[in-house]
Amino acid sequence: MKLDRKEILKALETISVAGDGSNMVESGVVQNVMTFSDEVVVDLVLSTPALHIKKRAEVDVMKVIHEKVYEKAKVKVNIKVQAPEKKQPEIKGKAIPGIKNIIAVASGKGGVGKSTVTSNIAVTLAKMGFKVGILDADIYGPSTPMMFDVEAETPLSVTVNGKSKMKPVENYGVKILSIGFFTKPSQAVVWRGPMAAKALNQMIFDADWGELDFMLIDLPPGTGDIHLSIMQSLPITGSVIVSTPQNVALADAKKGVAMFQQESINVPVLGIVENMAYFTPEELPDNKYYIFGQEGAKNLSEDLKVPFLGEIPLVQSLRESGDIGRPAALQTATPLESAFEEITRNMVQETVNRNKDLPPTEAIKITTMAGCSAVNKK
Ligand SMILES: Nc1ncnc2c1ncn2[C@@H]1O[C@H](COP(=O)(O)OP(=O)(O)OP(=O)(O)O)[C@@H](O)[C@H]1O
Repeated sequence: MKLDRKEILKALETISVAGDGSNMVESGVVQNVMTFSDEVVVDLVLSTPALHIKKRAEVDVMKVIHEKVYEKAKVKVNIKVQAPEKKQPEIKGKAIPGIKNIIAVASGKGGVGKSTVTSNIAVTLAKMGFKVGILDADIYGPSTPMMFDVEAETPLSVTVNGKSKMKPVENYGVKILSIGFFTKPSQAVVWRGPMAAKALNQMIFDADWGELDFMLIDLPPGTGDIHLSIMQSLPITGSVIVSTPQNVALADAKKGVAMFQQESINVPVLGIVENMAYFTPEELPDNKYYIFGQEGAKNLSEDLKVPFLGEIPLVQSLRESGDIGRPAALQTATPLESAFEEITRNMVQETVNRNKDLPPTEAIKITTMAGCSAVNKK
């Protein structure tokens, strides 16, 4: 029996190396395939010397050829390890099939409402008809599971093209993976940058996200080396900075903007959101008390020449909805729903502008807002 090289390549197209987004052939891992009657020699080049990855690649290649081409084929797999060339630090990560835009939500300072804003933008995008996922990368305090009332859930394992993948948990039309699903609430986990980036890489590349228009990444607060690791491994379309109006928060928000704009990172800042812009008692919605100062984040966006996406007041019901796990923007005809709609609409518009003006990151771009009725409302 003479084996067909093309059939073998087709079979190899259905598997990938662990942690790699694209298949072995597309990613260039398969260097050569030779056939001699019922024998086949497959040459692979891996970028990692990790033994378990080498072993798994070898086993997967044999299995897929036996299953899909010829069960009695004599398969020999040669593996060469070639470290990737050290180039200038490059931020663009691997393309993620099916994910169009990845938006990192950051805040310089902790506790300013980054997760609250992320959750509410996510449900607003879903209401507008976009396919949305949240990757909760807040290694210090992952709060997305609580905000979506899915704390007790664990992502299931599903088999996609013969590979087992993590299935994101879903609620309110938003797919969610969180570092919180893998740690106990009482457990203090100390993550180092590369470790966190690796865990996040798995949550992206080894997960079955399906098609997404937007993946929002809830970053940890601050501007440390964890952020750098995350941004160096993912093709981030743009970033959104959340800040409250007082000076201590603004100083940190400024550092956040600087981090994204620095030459070695160069991720476009889509805009700034001002959270807790003023306090409004529910019973007196026209009374505004600027307890943290007035328009601090708005002024900062003007100073830094980055778009201002909008403001969210400090309201008790927003905190309560976070605690019970039902984002406030799900309510209809409320001032909060309108405020989040405005911010989300602006964020989508800035994403469209960014995708028109700048070369795409490795992710595919959105260039219209078609189908987004809320965007067209105004
Ligand atoms: N506009 C708001 N009005 C009332 N409460 C708010 C508002 N924004 C956030 N909160 C509340 O403030 C607390 C902190 O918010 P959140 O967890 O979203 O902040 P964070 O910036 O993500 O925090 P971390 O530093 O842990 O990442 C939560 O209890 C949340 O419900």
